[in-house]
Amino acid sequence: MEESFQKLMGMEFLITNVSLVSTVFTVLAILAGVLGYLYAPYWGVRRVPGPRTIPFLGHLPLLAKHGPDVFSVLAKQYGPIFRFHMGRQPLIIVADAELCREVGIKKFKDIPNRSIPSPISGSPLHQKGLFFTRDTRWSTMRNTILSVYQPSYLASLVPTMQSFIESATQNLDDSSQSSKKEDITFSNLSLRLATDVIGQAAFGVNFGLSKSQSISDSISKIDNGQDKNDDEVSDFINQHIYSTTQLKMDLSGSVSIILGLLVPILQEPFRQILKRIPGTMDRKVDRTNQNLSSRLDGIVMKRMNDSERGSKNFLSLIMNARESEGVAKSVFTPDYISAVTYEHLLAGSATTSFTLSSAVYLISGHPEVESKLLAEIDGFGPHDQIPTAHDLQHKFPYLEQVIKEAMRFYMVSPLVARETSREVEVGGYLLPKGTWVWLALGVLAKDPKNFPEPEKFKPERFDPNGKEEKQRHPYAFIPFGIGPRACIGQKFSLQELKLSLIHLYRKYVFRHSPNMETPLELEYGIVLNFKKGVKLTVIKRT
Ligand code: HEM
Repeated sequence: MEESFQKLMGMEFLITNVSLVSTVFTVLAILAGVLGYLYAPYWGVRRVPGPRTIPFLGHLPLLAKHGPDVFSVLAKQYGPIFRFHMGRQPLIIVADAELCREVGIKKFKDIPNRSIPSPISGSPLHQKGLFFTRDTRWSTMRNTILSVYQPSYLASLVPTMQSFIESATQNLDDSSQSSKKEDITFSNLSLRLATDVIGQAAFGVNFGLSKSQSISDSISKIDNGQDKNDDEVSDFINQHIYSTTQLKMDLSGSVSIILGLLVPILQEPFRQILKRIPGTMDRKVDRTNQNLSSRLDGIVMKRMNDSERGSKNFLSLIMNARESEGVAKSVFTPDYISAVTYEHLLAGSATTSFTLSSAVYLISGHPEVESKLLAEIDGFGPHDQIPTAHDLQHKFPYLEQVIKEAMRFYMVSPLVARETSREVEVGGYLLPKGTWVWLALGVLAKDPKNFPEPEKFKPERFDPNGKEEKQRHPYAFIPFGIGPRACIGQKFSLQELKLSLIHLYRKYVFRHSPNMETPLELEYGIVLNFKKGVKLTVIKRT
């Protein structure tokens, strides 16, 4: 009896031990899984130098501490190529002109695509544009788009651009003549202007934001002269702006976006749940995206069925190209057409508007630059003579230097995201397939090796006959990116910027408003933005 009791006890002890051991093993396996999940992306790039990482957060606390300057700070410490962990995801940051040439041009075939940051991965509207499409689909799309960007098309846009510029700046007369000398928030004016210009050029739609009336007063015509009601257009724009500003790269986005940064595997399931819960940011973003997509699809379908769509805007041109090229037809399905057209609105408005505002802001603080610029603009000819596309390219060399220097000073798109398609060596480090390689254009633009006294605003540093320009590395200043994947809108936006500045400075000069903070505060979204806007006092030239 006692013997069998002992046996029983022994078995129970054994069973308890076995289950204890298996529990311990299960816990250890889970821990190993979590650690493996957290450290797997790090492992492949561990040899690239970088600061110590915190599990889950990576180097996000450094981003919180230094803001947009974080990459300059780290480049000083770790050199031209270093690791930065966006949550779990390591980025290989390239902060050297020659290495940018290596990634963007010499090794393009191994690094042809962009990595898709977590805020974008939930939005098909953003993914189907040129920016995030990959490999052969991207090259077919890009070739078709480039074929519509002929110099003659750009030149034909001058009168359209000019008329929007004129109506956007009409109200400035009132502000400059008022005895109280009212200040204006110039950055709002420039966003309305840039959105209208690109709206017309991309969709053939007049959003009517630049008109002297307020947005809700503005009357707009969509397509074939059909009037649409005002709310619809301003609603569309508000949604567009909302959708843009929600694409944050830091920790202020929606819950699923934050999870995407920390534990990417959880992002999609959480997004699916959260978008069904009223009041969450995920629900709002989802609704906005759905709304935008269906409106765009509506415009696209209407234009597709329109036999007389003409060829004055990007959307119609793409459709014409699609019909004449067999390959493009299978690639440019209606959802992709909506996405690239919307992408134009997104890529063309915030960037150009930011650049225009920062140029005017910088000129306002530098009277010597202003008088040299005024002399060039006045010297061109009578003030009612609208420059042609050719004039803009060749007859305003100082204006070009001013724009370049403004873009260098406040680089609107300071990071360019790329991803390796196979194992490749960059800067002496072997990077596995799938590594995120980001080019730090903003760091290059402030590197004293290429730009002595980088904190000074000196347009003359871009004088083609000057010593500084001649000595500079050819890829030290690349605000529109580099190589086959560089910006397609470069000429478009330069044309718009030059026309706008010429028109403005023919009539006015500007001074910083006393209500403006110093130094200018910036916000780090998908592109750089002003935290509180650019406020200026307008003075009419006599
Ligand atoms: C001041 C204005 C602008 C700046 C600073 C700017 C900057 C950039 C940068 C840095 C890139 C990434 C390039 C790379 O990966 O190497 C890019 C790509 C792109 N930009 Fe712009 N951009 C501007 C205006 C525009 C405009 C007006 C449009 C449309 C008309 C546009 C459409 C695009 C598109 C579609 C791409 C993706 C190209 C591809 O992946 O093939 N951008 N832009």
